[in-house]
Amino acid sequence: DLINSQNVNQAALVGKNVTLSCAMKQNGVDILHNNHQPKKYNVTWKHTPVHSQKSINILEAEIDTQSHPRLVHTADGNKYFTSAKDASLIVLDIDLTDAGLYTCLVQGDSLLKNSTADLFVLLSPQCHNLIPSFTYHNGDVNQQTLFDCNVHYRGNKPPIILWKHDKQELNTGTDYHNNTFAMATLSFKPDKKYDGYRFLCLVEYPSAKFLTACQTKPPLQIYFPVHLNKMIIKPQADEYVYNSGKSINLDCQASGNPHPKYRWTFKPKGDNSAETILAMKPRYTITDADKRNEGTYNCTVTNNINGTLFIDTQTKYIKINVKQEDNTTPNPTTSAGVSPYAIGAVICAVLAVILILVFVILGMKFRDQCFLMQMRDKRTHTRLTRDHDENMDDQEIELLDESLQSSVRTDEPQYGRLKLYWEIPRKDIRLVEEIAAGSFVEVWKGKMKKYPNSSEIQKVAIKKLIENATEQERKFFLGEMEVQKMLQPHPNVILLIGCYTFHEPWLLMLEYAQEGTLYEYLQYSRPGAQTVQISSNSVHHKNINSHRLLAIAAQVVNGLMHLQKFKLIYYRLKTSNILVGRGGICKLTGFGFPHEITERNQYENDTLPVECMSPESLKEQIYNYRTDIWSYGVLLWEIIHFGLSPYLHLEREEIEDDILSGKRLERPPHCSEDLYQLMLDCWQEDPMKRKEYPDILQVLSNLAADHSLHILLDSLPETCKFTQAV
Ligand SMILES: Nc1ncnc2c1ncn2[C@@H]1O[C@H](COP(=O)(O)OP(=O)(O)OP(=O)(O)O)[C@@H](O)[C@H]1O
Ligand SMILES: [Mg+2]
Repeated sequence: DLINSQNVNQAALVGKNVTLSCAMKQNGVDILHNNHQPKKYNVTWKHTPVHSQKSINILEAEIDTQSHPRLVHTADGNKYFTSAKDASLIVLDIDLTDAGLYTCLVQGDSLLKNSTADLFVLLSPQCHNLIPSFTYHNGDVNQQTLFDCNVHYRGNKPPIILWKHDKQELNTGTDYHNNTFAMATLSFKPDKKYDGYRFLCLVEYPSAKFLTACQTKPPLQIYFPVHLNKMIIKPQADEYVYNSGKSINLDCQASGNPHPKYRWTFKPKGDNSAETILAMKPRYTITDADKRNEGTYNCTVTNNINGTLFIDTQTKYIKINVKQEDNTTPNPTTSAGVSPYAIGAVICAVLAVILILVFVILGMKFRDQCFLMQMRDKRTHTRLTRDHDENMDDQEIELLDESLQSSVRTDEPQYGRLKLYWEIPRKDIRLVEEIAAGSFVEVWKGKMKKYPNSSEIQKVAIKKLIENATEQERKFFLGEMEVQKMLQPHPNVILLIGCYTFHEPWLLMLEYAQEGTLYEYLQYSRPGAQTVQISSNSVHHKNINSHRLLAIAAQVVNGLMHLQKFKLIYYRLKTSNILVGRGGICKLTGFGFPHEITERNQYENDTLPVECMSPESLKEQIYNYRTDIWSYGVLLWEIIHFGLSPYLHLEREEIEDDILSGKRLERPPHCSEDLYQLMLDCWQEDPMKRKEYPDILQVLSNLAADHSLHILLDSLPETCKFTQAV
């Protein structure tokens, strides 16, 4: 029988092996393989190269379908093989000249078979992000981006080249040269939102339904001039007036590509000519402020686009109020040049001598035993009735922080029931170093005794209520403390160790999170980062991989589930408000009952992080665990971007508009559809439809099985990668 010839087409990259089937099917049955009768055939394979009329015999073999499948090779011993099983042709290590038609001829007792296969061979397509062209207009950059995608090929038909972004096809034409080279150019005005996106180039060979994709490298770079978004000064103070002795954090937040460079400068009060450079990074901290720190602080940010420098700048005047004692203590010498300490010492010595004399005389005069007994009893009595703690604490406060003596508060807080347990004597607490400033707290690294009267010391974080806190802020502070007291410990929630509220300043002792905030932790460990400078210590951080990112996301859900059990919600769920302890364990901090969080957000309305807020929080100031789920979706986005916040280039109003109009953040190029779906499930408009925490946890653990397919770190937007030491 002569079996109808069939075309079986293939396409392959140079260097690969291909198998060309002899397609011996009759009425859908593979006649060579499925026939149980022992049969012997002769097979001949011929090759007709592209643009050639001549065919060459490349393989001849006798095959026995009942023998064990084995490879038979003839002719060029290293290149062509046929399978004893089905007479298919295996071509090893193909190159461009292997393209063309392959014909298979099978001859048996009653069989004559002839089929052809068309082989298309190509070199891996290459994509290039060509140097963009720039024009400048009104201080803005007009950038035209150009990509090319080209392919060297051989085949009886030319390939088609397509550019795609996500599922969208982008219009381009393809140029062909000598039937061996094709190129498609894509030119467009890029939009900021495309930054870091993958533009795919697909080479399609029509008859073979063959597809290859190449991702542009480097990713699309969209340059835009630097913009100083905001300057944040913390702690907040009316008119930027601060008391001396304070630590003040100045933060400058800018956007731009290339990455902005920062410069903080300072002009002291009344001397505009003397400008000093303070720092070349986004944050500058004034520690222990004094009158010399009063003046104009300026943050200048710059970036350079193709040789053109863009600048943005902002200034703030900071006033320092010097306290009375600051004026008197520094150089205590009298006009005559004699130190008042010396005078004081002389007076004390004289008084002491007089006292001794008085005692000696009294002793001689009142030798009566009974009188002395009475005296002793009286003294003991007074000592016992005095509040021991207060006495000790006063001394301790004096020892640790002299400025606090004046503001001793006498009305005790209303936390009687547990107070005896949680309260820690002030003498057992030491404030060591101020590490951060919250809205109305100073955060200190500290030490405290582990148990009363023990010599064991533990490291703690101490939140200290600021000196001039408002009534409302006191309430928030105590509220946070009260909530912490009732909460059962959980590994993903920061642990309350104790508090001190006998006198102001009130203190809250918490488990110390040594890796800082999750934002800092992710930033230090982002791809490319190795060593970072924290204060004067060099700290090495391991780079985080995709599995770790998912584990972090899961730890946060664990903590949130624990809070939910106690009907608590989070205060501003963001990477900058989550702490990381030893071993990279996430610890939640800052939560409360919904009505408390609502009140606090209303009070601190100016600093609302709109980028992570749900539509109902924005519209109606509703905060509950379902609004936390929304924020959690944004937190996921932040985690896979190593702490970067979304919408960096948008103003607050624009972000709100986006969220309220139902727009959602787009799928990041390095995020799988499944992981993105989880984010979308958190961003359901209808709060009741949002995914619940246990379900989120389930999805995360499923994704963790093939984590590297869900967070493609190789495709991480450039802006997330490490560029310079922090
Ligand atoms: N337990 C801790 N261990 C280490 N650092 C901490 C701890 N608690 C707080 N911090 C540091 O202090 C900063 C401010 O603390 P926290 O966020 O709790 O205060 P806040 O009152 O909520 O302030 P804000 O409103 O600015 O977020 C944190 O960003 C972190 O850097
Ligand atoms: Mg905070």
